[in-house]
Amino acid sequence: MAEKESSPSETSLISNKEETPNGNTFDFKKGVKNLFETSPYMNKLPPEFVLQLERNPLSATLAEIPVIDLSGLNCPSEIRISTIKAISSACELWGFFRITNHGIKMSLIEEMLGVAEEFFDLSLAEKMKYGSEDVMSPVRYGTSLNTSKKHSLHWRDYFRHYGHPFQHSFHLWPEYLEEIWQLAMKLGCAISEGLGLENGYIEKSMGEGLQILAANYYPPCPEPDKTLGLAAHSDHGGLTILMQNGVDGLQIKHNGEWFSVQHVPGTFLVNIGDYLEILSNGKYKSVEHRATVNAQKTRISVAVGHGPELLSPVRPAGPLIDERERIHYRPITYQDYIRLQQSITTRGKNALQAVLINE
Ligand SMILES: O=C(O)CCC(=O)C(=O)O
Ligand SMILES: [Fe+2]
Repeated sequence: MAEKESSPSETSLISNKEETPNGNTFDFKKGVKNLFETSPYMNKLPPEFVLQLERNPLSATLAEIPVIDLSGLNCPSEIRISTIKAISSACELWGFFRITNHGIKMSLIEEMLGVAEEFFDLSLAEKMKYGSEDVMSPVRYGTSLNTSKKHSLHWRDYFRHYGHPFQHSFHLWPEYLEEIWQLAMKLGCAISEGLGLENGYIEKSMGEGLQILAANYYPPCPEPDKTLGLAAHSDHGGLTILMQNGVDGLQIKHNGEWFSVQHVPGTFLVNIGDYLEILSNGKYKSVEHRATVNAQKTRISVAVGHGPELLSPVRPAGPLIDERERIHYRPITYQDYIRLQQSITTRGKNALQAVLINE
């Protein structure tokens, strides 16, 4: 059963300014970095952030996730085939894996983390210039999940930015987005082959599609066992490529239980999102994941998602469906799917459930 993470206050009105237990008022739309910096002696979590969690999220066991050496994809056919098999089994059993020898330099990863940190260190007024409640805005700064909806708050500020194919702003970023794009295409190609689709099927649909970078900022949190940085969710795209600064906090749901995932510097974590679950007609399942916070250190993560073009329909791949195979998902445009997912503040896999065709 999915863990319930919504608190009763989810349905109650949260005004912009709230009284904290210390008698302070805070404007939650200014974000948690601002709250942390302006309340240095805060030792209790403001009640708006308290989530009803079944278990202490910090007590999860460490997951032993599959590790894929991507250099195998450039090798002679036998090694290439076994690498594709390893990717396909990681997608089927976990929806989540770590990649090594991916070809992206550590200096570029560090540069990207540095740029993300610089952004969050800008003055609030500077950051607020990018504030938007429009979930489709190509550039968006915000906090928690979706502040245009009433929900319990999450201990996170974020900055989202469309990458490919919106090349107009590429020059503002390190080459990171371009290199991650190439990596996603390589993985998409291997996944197509693993699914038995024509060579490059996924690469083609994502190749014309949308890349979204999400930089997440989780400052130290009083009472980190009572809240989350990011609620349990699956990503709306096909493939997400994730990295972080040296501070762990990611958890994934595997066989109904939450596991922590350790990050190994220089590697990336890859997860299957809803688009690939739908495209594979449920053979691969998007993985639910969430972010915990801690009392000591700021955590920064950078997730880059890859999906199809905004107006293209999301549906199971035709070549995977024969007369005997039932279609498990209703078609929907990617844009409508993103809107649907972002409007659900209890997240989990609820958006996917909404397009699932019941027996
Ligand atoms: O912070 C993390 O590790 C997870 C981030 C994430 O899941 C997202 O941005 O979609
Ligand atoms: Fe995610």
